[in-house]
Amino acid sequence: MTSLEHVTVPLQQLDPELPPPHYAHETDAGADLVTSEDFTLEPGERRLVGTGVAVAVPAGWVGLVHPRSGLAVKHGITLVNTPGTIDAGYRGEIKVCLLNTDRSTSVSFRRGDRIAQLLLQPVGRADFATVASLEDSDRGAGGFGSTGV
Ligand SMILES: O=c1ccn([C@H]2C[C@H](O)[C@@H](COP(=O)(O)OP(=O)(O)OP(=O)(O)O)O2)c(=O)[nH]1
Ligand SMILES: [Mg+2]
Repeated sequence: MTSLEHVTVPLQQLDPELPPPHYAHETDAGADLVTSEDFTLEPGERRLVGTGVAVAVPAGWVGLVHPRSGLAVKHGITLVNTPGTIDAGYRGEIKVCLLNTDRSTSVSFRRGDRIAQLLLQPVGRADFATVASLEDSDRGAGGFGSTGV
């Protein structure tokens, strides 16, 4: 079995009574993030929610905040900006912009409930090189369903 790439991520618990990000299973990609507050989202409502943690993502990596599929399927909860980007230089609290997409039912959360998940991924940095025209390719400018539905 291939082993997972590990990276040390310094973590500050801004709200020490809350559990730190936690991987539910050994090989999960995402570590669950919790809400630091109780709140209710009315149908169509969005809210920026604190998670009680701050991290120092190492240079060359990015933190990505993804929705949880269970909340999506059962309650219509997603993130407005999915996935959220946690830059390597960011030292503030990780916050999650939740959205209730359900048209008729409100959803309540209690402090400590899992609301999203944090993934760590390596990233490259583009050195943009301006050119007059781009090299031809098989796809060319085709996109947005050009290969059929
Ligand atoms: O879901 C998110 C998205 C972002 N952030 C924090 C970390 C990130 O490094 C910073 C800026 O995010 P982004 O670049 O996506 O937002 P922006 O609107 O471009 O703000 P800025 O002008 O500060 O870059 O906000 C979060 O805590 N949660
Ligand atoms: Mg930005």
